[in-house]
Amino acid sequence: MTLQRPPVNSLNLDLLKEMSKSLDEIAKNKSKAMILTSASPKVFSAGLDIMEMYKPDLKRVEEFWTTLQEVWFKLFGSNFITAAAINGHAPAGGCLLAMSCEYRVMTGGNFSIGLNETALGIVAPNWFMDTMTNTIPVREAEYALTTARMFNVEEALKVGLIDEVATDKDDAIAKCKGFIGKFDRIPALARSITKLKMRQAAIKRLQDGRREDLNEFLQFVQNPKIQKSLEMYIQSLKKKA
Ligand SMILES: CCCC/C=C\CC(=O)SCCNC(=O)CCNC(=O)[C@H](O)C(C)(C)COP(=O)(O)OP(=O)(O)OC[C@H]1O[C@@H](n2cnc3c(N)ncnc32)[C@H](O)[C@@H]1OP(=O)(O)O
Repeated sequence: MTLQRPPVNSLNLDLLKEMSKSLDEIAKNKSKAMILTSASPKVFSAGLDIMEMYKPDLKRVEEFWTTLQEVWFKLFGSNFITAAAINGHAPAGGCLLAMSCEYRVMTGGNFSIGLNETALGIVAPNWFMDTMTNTIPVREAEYALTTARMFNVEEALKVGLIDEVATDKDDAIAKCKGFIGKFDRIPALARSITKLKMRQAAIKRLQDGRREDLNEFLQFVQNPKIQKSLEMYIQSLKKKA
């Protein structure tokens, strides 16, 4: 699955809906595995589209968040094997997508990956945190989340946020295929049940608290202080250009 929403694959409602549909198709056609990557040469995904959260239409922003939750359920809780070929920056929601896969290969270069929410004055939802603690040790996750740490490729490898470094996108995809090939001699049902049991607690936590999580997000986007910070953040991104 190749993300292709220039310039930075920010996750807006339309892209999330497309991802949700594609994940359904992959599950339905009984594919063995999926590799998630990006068509951009330098950005895997810039995370959530900030414009979806800035001065939002309430009905749309509710659908936006619900669709993000659905994409996470379908990716994090998939039966099929998932790997991410991270060929560029992966901040925030981009990191969430990568961590929701079972294996991550990142191309070397001046790229960064991590959950930077606290730097924007945002508390990452529990399921973002759960996804991170499913990937790196709890102590490292707490430190990274509280400090909004963006890891460079070497740091990400050292902490286990990524599993391998690749020379380029083709190499990243080849390495993801190498991971998928490890399951050739493992019975598929035993593999998928094991994966889902390992992920069950995090999945159940969001299933049980899905409405509450949505309400928290809706309150968050309607808070004038948050709107002001989003406005300043958008300006800072634009000034950079
Ligand atoms: C309770 C709520 C919890 C959920 C909260 C947060 C989860 C999130 O995912 S919030 C999004 C966080 N993402 C970021 O902070 C990343 C911001 N972007 C960047 O750091 C850089 O764009 C990036 C390193 C990804 C790529 O750098 P460049 O290749 O140099 O691109 P530009 O910075 O020049 O960006 C091009 C263009 O895209 C716009 N942009 C970038 N990111 C976003 C985004 N997340 N949403 C919307 N738009 C984005 C940027 O403003 C530029 O726009 P123009 O100036 O109009 O071209």
